[in-house]
Amino acid sequence: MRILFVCTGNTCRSPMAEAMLKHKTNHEVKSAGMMAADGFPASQATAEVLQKKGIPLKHQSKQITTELMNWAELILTMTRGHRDGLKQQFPEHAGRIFTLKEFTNPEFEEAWQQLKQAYINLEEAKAGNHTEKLITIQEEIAQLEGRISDTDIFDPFGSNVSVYEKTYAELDKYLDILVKKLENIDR
Ligand SMILES: N[C@@H](Cc1ccc(OP(=O)(O)O)cc1)C(=O)O
Repeated sequence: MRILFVCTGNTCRSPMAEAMLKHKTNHEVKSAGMMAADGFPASQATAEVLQKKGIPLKHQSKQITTELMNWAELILTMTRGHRDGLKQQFPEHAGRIFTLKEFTNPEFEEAWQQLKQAYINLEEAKAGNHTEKLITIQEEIAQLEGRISDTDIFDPFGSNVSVYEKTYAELDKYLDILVKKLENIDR
């Protein structure tokens, strides 16, 4: 499958995800940034973390283009912000754009839908002066917000290598799930 990873600057997270997935599988993988400058190498810390793990990295940053979007069969973003921005910019590709975490873990999206509904319920309870109901809904909202607080891959930009290592570990977890999911789709 042709997979495109998208982050902000295309120097930290998406190049890391690209190198890691290429190392794990034979899928065709590329990466790009929503606000990237063209032609820069991956950040020093990204290179360092990948080198430690023995993962080859050959990278030049690039801005997202229509051509790349047309090339990709699956577009996986690092955050919900990237996803929503891409969907706005390329509505014709909306059905193929997901955050990495939501694509590998549908529970996140489910919780978002439930949260949206809970806020509607909250407004209704407020309008109807249903105090008891209000408390129950507020508790539900707190619980759902806890579940979705973790939907983005953390941006390590400007941090030290140990933070990049955490990003690596997070990516590694979700890329392993992605690999399994793609095996099932390919079959
Ligand atoms: N903020 C950076 C842009 C940037 C942001 C995030 C970033 O990380 P990533 O490549 O993971 O999006 C890289 C670069 C700038 O000052 O130009």
